[in-house]
Amino acid sequence: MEDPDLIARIYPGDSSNYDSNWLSPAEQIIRLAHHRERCISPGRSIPLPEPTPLPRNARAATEERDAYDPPYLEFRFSNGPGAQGRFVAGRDANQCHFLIPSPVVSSRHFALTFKKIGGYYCLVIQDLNSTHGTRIIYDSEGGEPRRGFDWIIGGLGIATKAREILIKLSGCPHFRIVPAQHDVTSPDYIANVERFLEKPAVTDDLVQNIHLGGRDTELNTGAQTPLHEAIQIPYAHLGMGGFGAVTHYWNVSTGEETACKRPRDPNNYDEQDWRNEIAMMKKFSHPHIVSLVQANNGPPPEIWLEYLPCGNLNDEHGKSPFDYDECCVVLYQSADALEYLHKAATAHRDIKPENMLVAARDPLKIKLGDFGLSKEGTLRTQCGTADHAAPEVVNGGHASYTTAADIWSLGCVLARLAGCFPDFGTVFRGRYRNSWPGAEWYNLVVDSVNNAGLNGLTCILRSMLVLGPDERATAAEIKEAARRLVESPGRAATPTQASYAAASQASSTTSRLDNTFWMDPLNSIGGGSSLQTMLRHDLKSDEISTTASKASSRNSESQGAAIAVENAQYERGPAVPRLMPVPHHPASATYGEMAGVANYPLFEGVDQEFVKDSEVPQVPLSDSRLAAVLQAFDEERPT
Ligand SMILES: Nc1ncnc2c1ncn2[C@@H]1O[C@H](COP(=O)(O)OP(=O)(O)OP(=O)(O)O)[C@@H](O)[C@H]1O
Repeated sequence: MEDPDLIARIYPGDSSNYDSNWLSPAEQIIRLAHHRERCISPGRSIPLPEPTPLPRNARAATEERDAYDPPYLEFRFSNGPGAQGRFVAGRDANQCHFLIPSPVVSSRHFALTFKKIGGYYCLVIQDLNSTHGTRIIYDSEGGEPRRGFDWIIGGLGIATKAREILIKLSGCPHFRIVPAQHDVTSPDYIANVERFLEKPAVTDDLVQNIHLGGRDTELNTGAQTPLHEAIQIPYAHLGMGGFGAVTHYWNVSTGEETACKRPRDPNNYDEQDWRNEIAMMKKFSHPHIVSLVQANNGPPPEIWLEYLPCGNLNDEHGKSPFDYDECCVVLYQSADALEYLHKAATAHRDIKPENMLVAARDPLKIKLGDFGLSKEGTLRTQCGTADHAAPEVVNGGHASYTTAADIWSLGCVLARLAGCFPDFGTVFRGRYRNSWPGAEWYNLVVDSVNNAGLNGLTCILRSMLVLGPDERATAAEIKEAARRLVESPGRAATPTQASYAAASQASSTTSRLDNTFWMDPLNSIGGGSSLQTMLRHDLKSDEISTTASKASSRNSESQGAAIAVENAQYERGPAVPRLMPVPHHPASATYGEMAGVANYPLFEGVDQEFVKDSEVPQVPLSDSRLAAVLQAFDEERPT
């Protein structure tokens, strides 16, 4: 149980080599009479007075080692250090609470105190500019000795999770420190720390003898100068992409957490790619783009990034699927980032869930990461990830493409989260493993989103997953549309009759066959202008319910109307949080003939196997539930 008065205990770090019959050097230090007030000795009755070190080989005489609880020193708020606000360790009995009588230890070597970091009081060890420096080892990770350096050992990050924290002073036995666990937000803890740091102690005898002052500044000539750079402790492996391996690090002095990306194979990487990624990241500063902390070109290169604790979008969605409202937020924030990039004439070129990182789930905050393929200016290279790459990218080599490629990819991401994205692996069973997908894939994607239930989100997705890049909505338009969904209380609304009609008028032929238009007019929402037209009309949930109930009363006998009501309610409510995947039914027509897209250069010279109709997966034009909803709207649609 938490002891609110306890700050830390210091144990001999070498006691495992000793037993109850012999005193280790560290134990001898802990048992010094100087520590009488702080020493607890579970195994023995009282601390011994100034023991004489025993030769190590004396252990050979011991037959069996006893289970042994070593003695320890206890540092408590109630037994505080007095006016100086820190417990001091060193060689000088007059100046130190923790006496280490060794010639290689400075008179005042290190201190145990609290420091406010990230708004919380954390327990720290400070080297007091000792001659030979101090080392703190967290579960065997630590680095070289440092002088004038701080290590967080309690309250934050790894310090609260490390199984073992050792204090190592060169040429001297080492000690294990066990900080007490406290709730750093608790008022009692804060009050205790503030008293510790400020209030002069009246009970501590040592105070009279302690010389107040800063850290020692002299460095003996000839002493090896210890290093001063930051110490980053590797904490966890975060991910492995096609190019890099990413590790989570913790800065022992600042508590800052970072993610460091290095080549998967430090002996085999494309130097230019890494330079490009670093140069790109240096240019960006946006709330929805992962920030660069520091980078070096190597070899091998390293990219230090802000750490995003929830990992990538895919992992987070796997743990707990994003609901409708969260999908709208993801869309809004990523469109915001893309608008920023595209204004700078830069394309990301690898938008996919694995490259979108989650800073927090509640409230949801995401950031775009992995700029390894991003580029400013003319874009020609076929690159990205097969199932998220835009058709014009796959058709690379024929013409340059634009930043609109990112819009397609983002549409894929959102369609995937919303459950209306075909499963590339399942559909093609490895057929495109070593090549880019063909038109059948793009048709499938467009069909899936067109056949998904109508709501504000799928309307926006239909303006993104458009084959012709010039017809796609822009990032700014998507952001604005998504903002309305995020800010509107009825985010899950379907379009109103007015917006439905507007969308019909603004139809373009870029997406699909004309003869599907009246079956599913929103299918034909082509580009940004039609999205804008649609967005001029509010997407309000109360209008859906009105429409749905009208439909219900007009067609009260019909099963279709009942489905319409159910569907509209489904679309509306937070009560059913997820979008439904598109139901496939066998009697549906296919889009295999690709009419309406035939003029698009994608289909010149690309892997032609897709054109065999027999192989084209059967995709429904529109499921019956959607048709019923549309029928309800249909009565008032202008002809
Ligand atoms: N800043 C970060 N914070 C937390 N996790 C991260 C961070 N950066 C990367 N990751 C994790 O590491 C994984 C791989 O990172 P990244 O995509 O940058 O590597 P890559 O080798 O360029 O991948 P790709 O195969 O997409 O090119 C990410 O999917 C994510 O899970």
